[in-house]
Amino acid sequence: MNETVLKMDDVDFSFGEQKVLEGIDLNLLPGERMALVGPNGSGKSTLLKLALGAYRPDRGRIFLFNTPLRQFRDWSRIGYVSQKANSFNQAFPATLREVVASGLYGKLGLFRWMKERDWHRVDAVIEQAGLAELAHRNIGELSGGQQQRAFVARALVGDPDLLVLDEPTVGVDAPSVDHLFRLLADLHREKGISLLLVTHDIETAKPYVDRVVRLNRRIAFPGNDEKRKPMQVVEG
Ligand SMILES: Nc1ncnc2c1ncn2[C@@H]1O[C@H](COP(=O)(O)OP(=O)(O)OP(=O)(O)O)[C@@H](O)[C@H]1O
Repeated sequence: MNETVLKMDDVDFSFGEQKVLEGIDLNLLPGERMALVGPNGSGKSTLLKLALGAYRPDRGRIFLFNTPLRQFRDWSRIGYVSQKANSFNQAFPATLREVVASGLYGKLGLFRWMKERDWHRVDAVIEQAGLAELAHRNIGELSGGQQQRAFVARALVGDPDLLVLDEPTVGVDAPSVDHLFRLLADLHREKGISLLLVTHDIETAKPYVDRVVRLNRRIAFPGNDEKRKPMQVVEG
């Protein structure tokens, strides 16, 4: 089997009686950038959470990096920024640098000391996210857009192969959105990172993804054909 970053095979999922996803087949390939769009309540966030093992499907199979989800342990290969990443207690007493460093705990273990090279990595990602001047500021003092980028930096600090972002542009000012997408483009070019992105803002995201998949409980438009072009974008 060729490597797939994420594979969903005929997946169904319900919350109680409510069927939220039905017959989902999805393949995300190494280095591919996929945007998932669809109306409110169409199951986009649920699909991400299923992919990350937060819920168990009622039916079907899910693989991460060709490993069945239930056996998958290599979570440091995945960075995730949730929809509500920046709706935390704004008085939370941590600097931006500490928040970004916390993205390494999964790799290092919570009680292992950060080494100098770990802090170098933290600072490099902060720099790449355009936040160097704010590194020592409390996270709660930053703007919504800056916080969003801080959480993306935290997701990136462990050098993941897949970055999963749920609505990264909601409540974020235009320059920060712009900066975020340029950062994602750089990462893709430099490291071939794969991207799975849920967004309402398809116009902004479109130039930065290879495929747009429309979801409405089922996949309404898979966004690929037999001859997938590198920058194929499907409108509809
Ligand atoms: N924890 C939950 N318990 C019960 N129902 C839920 C839960 N989370 C989501 N739902 C329901 O599942 C459906 C899909 O929700 P989901 O959040 O995946 O949609 P979405 O496409 O991400 O929506 P939005 O664009 O509004 O964020 C909705 O009807 C929602 O109310």
